[in-house]
Amino acid sequence: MDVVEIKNLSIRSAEGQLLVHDSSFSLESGKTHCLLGESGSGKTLTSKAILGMLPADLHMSGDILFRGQNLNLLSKKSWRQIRGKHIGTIFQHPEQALHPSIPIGRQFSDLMCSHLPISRYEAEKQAEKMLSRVLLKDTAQVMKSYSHELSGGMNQRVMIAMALLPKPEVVIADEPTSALDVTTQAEIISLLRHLIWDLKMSMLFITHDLLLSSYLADTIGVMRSGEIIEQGSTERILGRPEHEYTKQLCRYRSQRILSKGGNSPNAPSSTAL
Ligand SMILES: Nc1ncnc2c1ncn2[C@@H]1O[C@H](COP(=O)(O)OP(=O)(O)OP(=O)(O)O)[C@@H](O)[C@H]1O
Repeated sequence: MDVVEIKNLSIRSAEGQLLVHDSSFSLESGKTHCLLGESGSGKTLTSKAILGMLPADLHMSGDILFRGQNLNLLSKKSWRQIRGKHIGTIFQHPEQALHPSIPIGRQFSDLMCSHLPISRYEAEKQAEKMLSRVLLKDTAQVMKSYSHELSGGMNQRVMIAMALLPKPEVVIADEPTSALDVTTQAEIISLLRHLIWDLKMSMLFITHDLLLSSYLADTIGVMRSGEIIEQGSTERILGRPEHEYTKQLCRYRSQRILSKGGNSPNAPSSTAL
């Protein structure tokens, strides 16, 4: 069953330039869909459109359905409520989500209390449990810390915990590990994959990394110059690509794997487009 359906999404700049062109795809319950594309291909704008967070100067057309409800027809306030509770977001940089001068624990309880009828004490207890699930140690200390006191990898784990804690049905992750070193990246991606599977969530994962999408995705949409040029199951897209551009990407991936001495295609790596 589809949780989110994007129908004929187009986004234009104030000058009328078409930045995303007639995109349609869906997020199936419990599955991960990757939007894979080079820089500037329109991936982030697509995710911002789903979140109702497009810059005001851009014009959007098309439909964004969440469980059949057209989000375009909602007020900004109602869209924001769906975003916080039903659609979680993991950004590339923790500073996009974490407040620099509010302790982590307080940010968790603010978030939870704004969506659920629970006390701060209960919210903090649940937050600490979730921090253990993202494999952070000394969670009581993390709750008291400010984001600048934590490492990049720790902040990314905190952000994942914050996105998953309200148990959203959908998580949108936009290049969530591209600012991290390769080892931390691999740890966080495998943790994210496990949690999304365990909590039975759907995920839209945005990346320019072909190997990462082969590791995470059930389905892939390949974006180029604002258009989805090809989409289908991961096995089909990477095993039997039809579009010339996707074929080139796959050839490039094979060369990279060979030149690295035979990386497993199932292991996360930083092979970017
Ligand atoms: N507010 C804006 N006004 C005009 N053009 C914009 C605006 N925001 C983004 N763009 C342009 O839209 C295109 C798609 O941008 P988008 O950020 O979605 O790309 P992307 O695929 O996510 O790339 P990256 O991986 O580098 O983040 C780019 O050419 C970008 O310059």
